Amino acid sequence: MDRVVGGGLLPLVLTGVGVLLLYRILLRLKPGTSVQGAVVVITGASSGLGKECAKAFHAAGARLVLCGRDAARLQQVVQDLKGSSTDQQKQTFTPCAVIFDLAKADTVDKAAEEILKCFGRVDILVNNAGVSYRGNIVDTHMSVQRDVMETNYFGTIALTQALLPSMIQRHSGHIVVISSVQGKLAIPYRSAYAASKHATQAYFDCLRAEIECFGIPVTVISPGYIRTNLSINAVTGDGSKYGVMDKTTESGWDPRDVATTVLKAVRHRSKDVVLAGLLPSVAIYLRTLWPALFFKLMSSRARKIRNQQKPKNE
Ligand SMILES: NC(=O)C1=CN([C@@H]2O[C@H](COP(=O)(O)OP(=O)(O)OC[C@H]3O[C@@H](n4cnc5c(N)ncnc54)[C@H](OP(=O)(O)O)[C@@H]3O)[C@@H](O)[C@H]2O)C=CC1
Ligand SMILES: CCCCCCCCCCCCCCCC(=O)OCC(=O)COP(=O)(O)O
Repeated sequence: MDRVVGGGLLPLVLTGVGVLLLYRILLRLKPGTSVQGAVVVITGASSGLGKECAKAFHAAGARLVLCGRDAARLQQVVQDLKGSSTDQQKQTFTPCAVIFDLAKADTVDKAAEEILKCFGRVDILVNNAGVSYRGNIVDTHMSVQRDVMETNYFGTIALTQALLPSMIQRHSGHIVVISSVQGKLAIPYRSAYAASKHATQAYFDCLRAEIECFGIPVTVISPGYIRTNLSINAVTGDGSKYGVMDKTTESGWDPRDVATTVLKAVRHRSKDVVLAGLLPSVAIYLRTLWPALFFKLMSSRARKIRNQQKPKNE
């Protein structure tokens, strides 16, 4: 009897998995909704992934509102987009730039008003801006823990909450956030960054459930390493700039490919996208299914990094 049940179950499970895979492939092949004419706000658009997202959404015909702290670099992106040649069939729009610091809580509401004035509404908010961190917890000033949280978490949610009422009123909109693989697993010497990305994941998961009834989807994107200036711009435990292009960053994903994935995720209204290689993907499952092993691996990773940093005579 057991053999009959077991023998019948395997083909059933395999067929189920096959059908599910086929369904996912078919979904990916669908073009999804168009962003032509949509008003898309991108934070951190002056560099790296944000800049590439700006190029991808501009080429797709979106009306862009680009945000960042550095007016000159942001204006340069606007000029580059204006001068870029795109598909002649597609109508493109001159982007608008709004300059503000996400870490300064009192400026975000005013910035949101300015953003809304650009094109009269916001259809898609891409929360991309962020800063990383390198340091060991015992030597890290509390002010650094707070600063990273201010930019990556509080600034991001403040802008989201400032723009949300106008979306709810129209029963239309889309909220996107660029989190990280480190929003799903915490690795040593990244406390401030990993904590800010875990908080981000939690907040936007709550938001997704709360605003689905208004027809507003929430997309959380969790990439692995991307070739940008993130490590160079990272802060250390005493608040100074790390200033190094890490090998992991240098050999990361091409930001243009990640931007294409972001655009696809928006078109398909995806809920949660992990863009990572095999090891981080396995590690995410391991953290839930076999935490003891995951913690052991992380301790050994911490030990290895500590030994590499020790002066030779110690
Ligand atoms: N690179 C990577 O390996 C990975 C990156 N990510 C995430 O991708 C996102 C983009 O980072 P990436 O392009 O890699 O890094 P970059 O350092 O190249 O870009 C960061 C952007 O964020 C903006 N920014 C930083 N702090 C603030 C602030 N206080 N207020 C407003 N804007 C700010 C910067 O603009 P400006 O300085 O002009 O103000 C800049 O445009 C981040 O959220 C990051 O966590 C996720 C996974 C991997
Ligand atoms: C039995 C098989 C075990 C296999 C599991 C091995 C565990 C491997 C650990 C993998 C850790 C991956 C960390 C990836 C981190 C990452 O991609 O972060 C993306 C970023 O946000 C980069 O920011 P950073 O400032 O850290 O450069």
